Amino acid sequence: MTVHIGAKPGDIAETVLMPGDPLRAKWVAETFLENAECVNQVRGMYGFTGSWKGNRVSVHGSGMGMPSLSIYANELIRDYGAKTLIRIGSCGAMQHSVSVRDVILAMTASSLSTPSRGIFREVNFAPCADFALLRAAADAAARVGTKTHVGGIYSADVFYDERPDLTEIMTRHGILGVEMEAAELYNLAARHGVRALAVLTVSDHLLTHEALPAEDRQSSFAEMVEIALEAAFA
Ligand SMILES: O=P(O)(O)O[C@H]1O[C@H](CO)[C@@H](O)[C@H]1O
Ligand SMILES: O=c1cc[nH]c(=O)[nH]1
Repeated sequence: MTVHIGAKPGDIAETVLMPGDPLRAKWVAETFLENAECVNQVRGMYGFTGSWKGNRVSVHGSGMGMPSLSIYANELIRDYGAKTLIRIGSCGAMQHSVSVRDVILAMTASSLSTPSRGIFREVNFAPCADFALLRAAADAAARVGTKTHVGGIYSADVFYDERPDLTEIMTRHGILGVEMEAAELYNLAARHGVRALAVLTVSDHLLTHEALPAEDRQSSFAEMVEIALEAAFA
């Protein structure tokens, strides 16, 4: 057990899918995994372990924002031995070429700041995905048939952003979408020598203001989960 995760040693698989929403973790466990058991519910941050096509896998919520993800990813890696962490999240589109329900594979994650800022100080470290996972996810996405984009995303610290100029700058530099966790996940993966990828479904559009309801964000992003599972065990 750790401060934030009630699982016993060995309860967590080496491969962990990490949605922000703990109820998305429950939906993934119930929908995709066989023999899924709840291994954590401290603070309502559900974690489950089961199997997918004979492979042992866990799905654990990260909460919203990099400080929250950092707590869970640190404990999953350092205390439970997680080796492959795939964020399965929602994001807002920042390009007209990207539509709601499209999938984005985050090759890089820009940010204003991350919890690792204190370590990097003056260095502008470039957080990036594990290449083998990224390539496997792109292959899986082609098989699944979902419209998928591969490129840079932006990990923001706030959902309600008072800086429209930042959206404009990101859009002008080709950033595909905005979410709130991937940059720190990639930093932690680099620090601990493990693999990470963020597979994101577009839940809303910053340019057209289209948006999906909360229920869809919780329990309808099946293609994203399939892509993440196939990539993890490719
Ligand atoms: O749907 P999840 O995975 O939580 O991801 C996105 O949704 C939350 C904001 O609504 C943030 O966590 C953001 O990164
Ligand atoms: O962090 C997020 C997630 C979805 N949509 C956004 O605009 N931001």
